[in-house]
Amino acid sequence: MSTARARTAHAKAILGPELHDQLPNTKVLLVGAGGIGCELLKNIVLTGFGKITVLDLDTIDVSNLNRQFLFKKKDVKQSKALIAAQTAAPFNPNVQLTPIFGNIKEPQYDIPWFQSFDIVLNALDNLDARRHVNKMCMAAQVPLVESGTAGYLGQVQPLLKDRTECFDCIPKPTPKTFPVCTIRSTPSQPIHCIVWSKSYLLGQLFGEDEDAGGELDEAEQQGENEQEIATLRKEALAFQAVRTALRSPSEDANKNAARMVFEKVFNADIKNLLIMADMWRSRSPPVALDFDGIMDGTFVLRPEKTGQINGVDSNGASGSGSATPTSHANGGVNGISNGKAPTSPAGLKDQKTLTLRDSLLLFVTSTNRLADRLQNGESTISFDKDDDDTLDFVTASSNLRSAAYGIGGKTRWEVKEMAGNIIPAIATTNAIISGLIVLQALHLLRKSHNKLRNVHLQYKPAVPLSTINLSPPNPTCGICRDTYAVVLCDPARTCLGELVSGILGDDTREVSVYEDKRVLSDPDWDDNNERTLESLNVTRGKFLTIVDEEGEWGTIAVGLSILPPNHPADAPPFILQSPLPRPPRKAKVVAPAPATPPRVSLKRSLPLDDDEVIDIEPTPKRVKSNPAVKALASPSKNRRLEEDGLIIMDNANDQLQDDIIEID
Ligand SMILES: Nc1ncnc2c1ncn2[C@@H]1O[C@H](COP(=O)(O)OP(=O)(O)OP(=O)(O)O)[C@@H](O)[C@H]1O
Ligand SMILES: [Zn+2]
Repeated sequence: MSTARARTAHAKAILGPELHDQLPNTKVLLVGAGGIGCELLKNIVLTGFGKITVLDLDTIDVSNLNRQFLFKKKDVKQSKALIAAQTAAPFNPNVQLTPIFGNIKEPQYDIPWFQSFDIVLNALDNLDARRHVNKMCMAAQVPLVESGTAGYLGQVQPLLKDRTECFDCIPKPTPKTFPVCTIRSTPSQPIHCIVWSKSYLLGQLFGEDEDAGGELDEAEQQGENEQEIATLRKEALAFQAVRTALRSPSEDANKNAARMVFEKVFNADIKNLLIMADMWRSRSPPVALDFDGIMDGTFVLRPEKTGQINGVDSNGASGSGSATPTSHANGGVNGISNGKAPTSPAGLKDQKTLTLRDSLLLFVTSTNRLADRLQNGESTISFDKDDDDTLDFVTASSNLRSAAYGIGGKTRWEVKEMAGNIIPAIATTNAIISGLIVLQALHLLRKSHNKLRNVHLQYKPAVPLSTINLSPPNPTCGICRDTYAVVLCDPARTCLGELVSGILGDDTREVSVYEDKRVLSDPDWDDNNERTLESLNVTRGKFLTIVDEEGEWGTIAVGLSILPPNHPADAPPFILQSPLPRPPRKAKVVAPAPATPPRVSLKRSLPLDDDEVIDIEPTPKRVKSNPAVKALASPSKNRRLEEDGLIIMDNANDQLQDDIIEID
């Protein structure tokens, strides 16, 4: 028997003739062609899925090649989706592969587009895209298999509207957070300095220009602490000067901008902090760094003597804040050495311990490289662990800050791991998870709903796999409990008011209308009703959310799509679905039962699941708390920090358990 026929024969025996014959016409969307995506694409092509669309926004990086086996070195910088499709197509001569080099969040991937698939498989690496696909699949009523891996751990979760929990039914654990005051003025661990550098300094210098003045005016009007606002204003002005210097071509070959940044953040700012003597009563004061002294080897961070507190000599910083320079240039503090650095046995550049001077040199060169990029037209630069310039900058500036605060330094390799939050990707984990994704996808396609399971790959050699029976949707979920509808419309000709009235029909309830978090109208405010959707920036791919004012009825979420090409020009500018969406009356929410840990049944269920794993009861349902609208204490800086997984807290007493800062 030929290989191809043998493969078909096995697949037919395993799948059964019915499902086997269904697969060639099954339309699959695979989102992500990275570590899991490559394995999964190979699996679904070989299983016999016949119509596969694979979408990925990224290009191939050298660092992907160790596990994303559909790519070769010659493919670096090319679209992942395109190359993955090219490589996998010959695995099954009958497969129809459609690669898309794009972001799944783009507006053309709207509800009708999602509805054109029989099943969606996620192979993503970030929460934001996962939540987006989850919402689109709930809106389009298309089954989704969600997955993820982290080192040796992995998870597969089948999601089906109205039948199972959706990805958003249970709030995801908040990423590890740090009090902002720790990040800003009292770091005590290398990770604090890395987060400061990655999330604060890099953004301040190379990120979007924020109208700090406007925000501060607003804060002042709201009666916030005047003195603090004055300090922030001064800081904003100083940063503005540095930002301008970074964006202006310099006559000076030595590029003054890098030095300006250094003098501000590693000297002047530290001296300002040292003035606040109270702050340093119970903790070691930082040391202001001296650019020329470090360069010529005369600067000593802290003179070596006994009686040091946490590696910082209590005399190390005088009242004026400057360190005492001496001629001894190699007194190391906690892994940061002033003099010659020991290299790792392997002598790899990335694993080299940086001296203070190394860090300063790296700081100057990386700042200059980033400044050149701004001057060559890049408008903003944000952190990417695979972007050498930003990684060098974060390595150098976090090590300089660590040195100033008497904290141990980190190598470039370690910074990459910590800032990029990398838990090493393990090809075997991806392969196992991809196999499990196919099993769950087959259950969904067969509609064997009683066989669906959340599957966990865990670090327990005796029981590497466990399954959890699926829970029903959380009745308070803000995503899968909405009643979805699609409107095909021309946003340039459709007014908000007429569309909402059209959707409500003879339903005369009082409602508020939102787009994302923006209120567009409410019962006492109808100013936007005559405005077109386009003028309100409500266009294809977005959702209008219609919320019952009394909170008695469910929410209607209306996804916008475009009119069919043959829609007559003189016909109404929108087409409503029929029948109109009618949300259910909301059930009263009963107080949640206290959450108990999942119970592991050590007895194998008989007969065994066909996945041969142990069943775990679902965790008792936690009711999602009302998403309270959080007042932003200090607007967009907080927003950016929060986007980076930081939450503004009031005190600095929280202890960190480890160095991992966030896990998707
Ligand atoms: N919004 C999105 N639209 C399309 N593809 C996305 C989106 N977000 C992430 N992806 C893709 O999902 C894939 C996830 O794969 P993986 O976790 O292996 O990440 P990676 O970037 O290839 O590797 P690593 O992060 O470990 O360096 C990536 O190829 C990424 O480009
Ligand atoms: Zn849900």
